[in-house]
Amino acid sequence: MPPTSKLSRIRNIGIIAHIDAGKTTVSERILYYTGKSYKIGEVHDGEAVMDWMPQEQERGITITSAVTTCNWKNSEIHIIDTPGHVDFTIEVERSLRVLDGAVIVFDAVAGVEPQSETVWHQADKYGVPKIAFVNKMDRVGADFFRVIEMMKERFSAVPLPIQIPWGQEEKFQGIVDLISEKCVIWDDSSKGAHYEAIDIPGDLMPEVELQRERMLESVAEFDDDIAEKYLGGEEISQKELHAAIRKATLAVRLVPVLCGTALKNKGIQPLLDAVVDFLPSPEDVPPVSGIHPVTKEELTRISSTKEPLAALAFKVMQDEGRKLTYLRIYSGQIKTGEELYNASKNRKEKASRLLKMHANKRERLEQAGAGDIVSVMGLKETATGDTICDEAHPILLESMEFYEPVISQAIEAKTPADQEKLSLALQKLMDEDPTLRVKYDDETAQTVISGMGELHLDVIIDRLSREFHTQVNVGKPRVVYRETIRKKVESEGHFERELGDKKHFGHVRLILEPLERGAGVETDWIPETDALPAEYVRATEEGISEAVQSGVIAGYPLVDIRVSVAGLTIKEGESSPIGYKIAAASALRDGFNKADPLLLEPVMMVSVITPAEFMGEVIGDINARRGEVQEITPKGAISEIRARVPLKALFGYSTDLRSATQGRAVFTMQFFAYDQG
Ligand SMILES: Nc1nc2c(ncn2[C@@H]2O[C@H](COP(=O)(O)OP(=O)(O)OP(=O)(O)O)[C@@H](O)[C@H]2O)c(=O)[nH]1
Repeated sequence: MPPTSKLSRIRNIGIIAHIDAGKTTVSERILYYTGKSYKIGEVHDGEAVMDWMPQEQERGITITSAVTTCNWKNSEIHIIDTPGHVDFTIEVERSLRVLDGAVIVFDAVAGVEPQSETVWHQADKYGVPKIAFVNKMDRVGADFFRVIEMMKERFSAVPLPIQIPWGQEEKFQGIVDLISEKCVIWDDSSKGAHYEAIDIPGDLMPEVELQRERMLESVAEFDDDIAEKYLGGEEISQKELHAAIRKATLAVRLVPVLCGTALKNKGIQPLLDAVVDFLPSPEDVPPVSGIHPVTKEELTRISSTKEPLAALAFKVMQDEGRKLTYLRIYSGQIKTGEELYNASKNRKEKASRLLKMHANKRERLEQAGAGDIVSVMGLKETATGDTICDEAHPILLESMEFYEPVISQAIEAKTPADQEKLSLALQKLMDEDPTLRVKYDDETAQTVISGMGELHLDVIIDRLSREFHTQVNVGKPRVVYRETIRKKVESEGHFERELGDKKHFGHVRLILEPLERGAGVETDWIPETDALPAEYVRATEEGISEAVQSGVIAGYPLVDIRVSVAGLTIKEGESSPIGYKIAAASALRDGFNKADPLLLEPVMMVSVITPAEFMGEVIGDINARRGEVQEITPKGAISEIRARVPLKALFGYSTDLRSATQGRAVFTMQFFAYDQG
């Protein structure tokens, strides 16, 4: 099914997986076979092309998404390499938001691991069609069909093996393509660049026939034409099968499953074929939606260069001191040197240079259009999540969801020279990373950074030193708390002061009520605000909002609370906005103190995979950390334990778990909720 129009030949895909499943190795091989990199970089040698940040090479993990473009069979594939570590979940979400399709990589031995489950569900949340690649078929313990069974248990979409392995573990020699009914084998001497399709050996036939029948049955369930032919015993052509599988994949009903070993150079080219055959082009995805920035009218844009421009800035990064903004263009076109409009900031920006990024080199473009992912230089004000569009036809695309930080750490410049560089460096890091927060603590004269986890902050501190040559002393990581109340109260705030010959009066009455966990903050007005002077209403809201942010008990933001304004007292000639702002903040603080306040701490959902013999130790240890076991799932010789554990009790957990289980258990964690400790 050769694609025709330019747009239909574009694939914007992400490669997502559990840590260590082999995403980077798979991406490397893709770049090699599509001719973009001339040497295969091995992750274990610290040479991979995609993992270009020094920390990534040292740690052997992928931290930042790098977008890279390659060509395969007349199609242009833009790949975003996404991180597997849970501290960088935001990066995965950020990429999913702008992708049209995903390849999910599984380890043939470990199967469906907690993080692959999370990313699968994240992809479902954004309705992203997927194909699965069962990697590491060469490893001892590899079992393709067990991974398929695990997928069936965990996910609602039906996994559809369109290949089966020819041999497993050290006997893995290639794949059987169930659609073309051919075996594919690779030539080791060319590092797998050469491969050929051969006839299926006779001894494999019974298994191949059985698996092909199963594949046809699954496809028939989603496609009436195929069902009719299948039931009538008619021949189904490859073309018809491709079309039916494509349709069911795009509808997120079926997930084609392929297999191979990236490290041993087998299985990558058919994976690229499947990306082109089964994953959507920008034309196949629904129009992007947004609102008019002023009238708030709902708007959509179809993927076409003829429509007005709409693009989302999904990533901002510093590159040799210059700011690069990655844009997903949904509609319209951008030309080099053109003036663009940032609808989120209501600012004009100039695209001084347009670039198509490869993992470690770049190609200059004169223009880019709908469906493209490009990087732009010259957008000074644009931050992650902003919409870039045509000023005459403005649109605000739905912004991305960001997570609240859970860990903070005090940092202090080592020398006065470092102090000078620190705030600028932190500002640049914040432009890139919306999950990083920075606050200056007046009392201790320290800067406090907060983020998604210990590793996140470690990487930030490391980058300060390496990229910004700013050395800092660091304090201990601390969890970030929230404050809330347990009782409904009424309170009032009164302010009266004379400044020069002007009086500043304000009087605000509030009602504070506790809300359920996770509800956030709600503000209500009991009197009609139309009947009150708008500037006093605004000032009252500002006062409430500032007090909510700066906290009452220990300076942490307030959550799960409803603040209702019961009334403002107005004194002609004396009332002033400052008066209401200060009165509102003091009413809130006063009420909060009377409302039985308490601190909430971040609680994480921890998932531990452990061999059965260490179950007792692992559970005992979770209990000792004030954790609550939610679920235990046996998976053969191993078990998965899911538990809610306060983050504070998890410092040093990875070292403790390793020593308690001789390094055989692994864990991942994710923010679950703010709750009572
Ligand atoms: N035996 C075997 N090992 C593999 C295969 N593919 C990758 N590996 C190894 O598995 C390890 C992890 O591979 P990566 O490609 O770094 O995995 P990743 O998923 O990108 O990991 P992060 O970037 O840290 O999330 C490396 O040591 C690879 O050499 C494979 O097909 N077979």
